[in-house]
Amino acid sequence: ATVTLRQNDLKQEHSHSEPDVTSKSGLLKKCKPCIDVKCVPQIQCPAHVRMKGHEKPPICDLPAGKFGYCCRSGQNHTAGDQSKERRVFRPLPSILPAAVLEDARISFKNLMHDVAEMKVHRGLPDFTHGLVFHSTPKEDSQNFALSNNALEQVITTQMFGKQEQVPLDDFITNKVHVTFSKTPLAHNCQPPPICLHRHNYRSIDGTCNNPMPQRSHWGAAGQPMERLLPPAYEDGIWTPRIHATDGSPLSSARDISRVLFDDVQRPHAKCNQLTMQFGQLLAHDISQSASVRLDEKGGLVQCCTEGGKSMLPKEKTHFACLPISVAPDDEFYGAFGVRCLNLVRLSLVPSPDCQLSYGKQRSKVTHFLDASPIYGSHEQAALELRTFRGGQLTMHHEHGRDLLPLTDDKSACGGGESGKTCFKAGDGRTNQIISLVTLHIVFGREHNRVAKILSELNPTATDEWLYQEARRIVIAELQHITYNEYLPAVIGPQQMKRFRLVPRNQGYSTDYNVDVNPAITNEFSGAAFRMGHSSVDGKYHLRDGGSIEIPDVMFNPSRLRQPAFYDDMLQTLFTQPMQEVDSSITHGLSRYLFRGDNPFGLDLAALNIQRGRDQGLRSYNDYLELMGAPKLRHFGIFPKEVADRLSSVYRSPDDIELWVGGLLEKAVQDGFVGITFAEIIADQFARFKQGDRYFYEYDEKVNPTAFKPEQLQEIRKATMARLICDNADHSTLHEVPVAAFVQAQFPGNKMVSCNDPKLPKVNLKAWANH
Ligand code: HEM
Ligand SMILES: [Ca+2]
Repeated sequence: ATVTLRQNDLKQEHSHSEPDVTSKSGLLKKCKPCIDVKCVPQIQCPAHVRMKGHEKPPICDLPAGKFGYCCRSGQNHTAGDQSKERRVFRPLPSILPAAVLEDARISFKNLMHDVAEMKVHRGLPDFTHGLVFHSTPKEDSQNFALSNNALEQVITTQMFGKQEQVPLDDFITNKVHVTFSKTPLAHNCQPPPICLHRHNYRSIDGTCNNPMPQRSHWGAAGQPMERLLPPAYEDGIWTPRIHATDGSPLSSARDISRVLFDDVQRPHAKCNQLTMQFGQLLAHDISQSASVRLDEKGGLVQCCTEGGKSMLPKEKTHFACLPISVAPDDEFYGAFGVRCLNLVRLSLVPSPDCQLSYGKQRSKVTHFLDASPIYGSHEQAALELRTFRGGQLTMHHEHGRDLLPLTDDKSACGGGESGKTCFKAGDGRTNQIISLVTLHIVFGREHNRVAKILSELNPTATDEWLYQEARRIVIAELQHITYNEYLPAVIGPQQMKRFRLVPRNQGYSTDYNVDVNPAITNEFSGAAFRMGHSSVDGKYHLRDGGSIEIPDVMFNPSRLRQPAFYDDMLQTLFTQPMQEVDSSITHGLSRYLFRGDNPFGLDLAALNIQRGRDQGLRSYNDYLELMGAPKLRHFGIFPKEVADRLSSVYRSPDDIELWVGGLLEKAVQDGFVGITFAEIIADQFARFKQGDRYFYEYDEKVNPTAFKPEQLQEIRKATMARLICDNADHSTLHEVPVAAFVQAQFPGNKMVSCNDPKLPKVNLKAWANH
């Protein structure tokens, strides 16, 4: 029998250690409302973690019967820290000493010296892994220049820190106010873009969303990720954590993966694989990191010798290498003699405020939830996807139906043999798995469907108007489906209420907050939202009884050109159960990721763990504290089997990684992730809502292109089921489940025909006569 590694047996659910709020009579006391600020869950007031008990902000009532804080410091985890006195004896120089700059320059130049240029061949799993960070060739070369500038800044910061003996804490809490301006490292210190046209549509690259001029870059493509808590780097700046809390070396990420994450079939009782697939599309909308490259052509860095037989010798190793060591007795890789899995660190952005600081990871796509995988995150890429007639996106017409356009960009696809099909869309990862391409087609067709109806209603409208209006409607549908159908399934109704994420039935929302930065957090992209990896099933079961192994359809979507495949895949997605989000990861991801024609692939679980160290994520316990939940003190609170496995790879509960700890939690009520991931995800989607002026529920006081009340009422009818119906081929698909993320056989759900009145339509007549 397989052992469940989840905390299901735990008595102590992470009940929040709330302040004492019961009166002597045992009745709940009502808290005073906050003055001037909103009442927020503790995780949204991170500065409190470092405050002493008596400095905590006043408590207040949240929806769903929970308590929060009247938070004045907002998202800023370093707010309210006034310990400047420490430096009275030896103040820091306010300008960078020339010697530090020169030393750093030389050191940076030397970094690339003697690096072994290991060719990463097309077709190898490492090559395909590199594709996951691809956007466009132009972006790749820009990224190289920016990344180098950022790295030189980081090295300078490290040298300065050493010379001036700056305490580690001062860097991670942004207390060092030394600037790069007037140095050669300042050439990327540019003021935020100037936004002239106040009443435009949402820009393609996400700039000019926040109305305050100094914040016009918030959430734009290429901007840094934010953090919930300060980074956990060995030096506070960029050196990855390699030591456990007791000073011993951390276990290898591969060892943690193989000991803790089995491959066990545990189908979710309610959700289907469409939920998984929609999650990945969302993930690609809101986050794409970049990896450090060898050159401006995007050459890949390799940290292991040929075939992963060993790590490269230190002096030949690229500075961005963070390879994963594999034990000789590894039950899978051992047989292939593999002792090293390649991992290259994420590239950084030059310091946005032009000051010395720790490394900040770059996200290449717009942070906003704005359908950027459909439209692109860069102006040029967006233009290349349009026909410039009738507002339409370019499609590839075949067998009487539309697929995404084919691409000849070699970096969009794996193998590169001729005859292989790869599709083009707004995101570099579109071809990563065939069911992802399928959803891309759904949304691409929806755009064209909407644009066509708009053009019939408005015969004189220009291509530009039709494109922009259709885009605005599709983004709104995506947002509505996300907040109305998808998110509640993930984080449960309680979190939806506590974080004020529930869409309104009527009227406009007033949740916009000009102080909220919509940026993705490292904790979200590096751990919490990677929960989706556990929900993936290793096989697609097709309607005709056949099945496909997932590694066979990674960067290989040719099957979509078979006439019935698209409809069949959609049906597979909504009938096949999602896998539970827990400590099981399919071998399709943990052994055979991007296998191609090779006997073995990569281990995504190990990559996630190692990536967390690269991104400076703190330990799971630190995030429990941030939420106000009790920290884990010993492994004994887990079932014995779990405790034994945990203690074989971790010295103390304080060493458990965020991604690991989060997956071991039992799911929240009516959601499928544990409370820690639920809170990090809820916080992130609250940022996307409160920090996006163009969010579909806002009125014209906030959103320059707000929907009219009657238009907004129509958007509220959008459902995933209708979206699929409207964009299926109807060759084999004629019915959909009403709740499209729920298995059709689940009580309360049912299959209905696409013309059934139970599936309301967004009536575009509300957009007539413009
Ligand atoms: C269908 C199979 C999937 C495959 C093959 C896959 C593969 C990958 C790979 C290779 C990475 C980069 C790993 C690294 O080097 O750090 C990644 C990152 C990520 N994945 Fe997945 N993934 C899948 C599904 C999902 C799902 C369902 C979700 C969410 C619901 C998800 C969320 C993420 C997120 C948030 C990241 C980080 C993105 C970034 O910031 O760069 N993935 N995935
Ligand atoms: Ca986006």
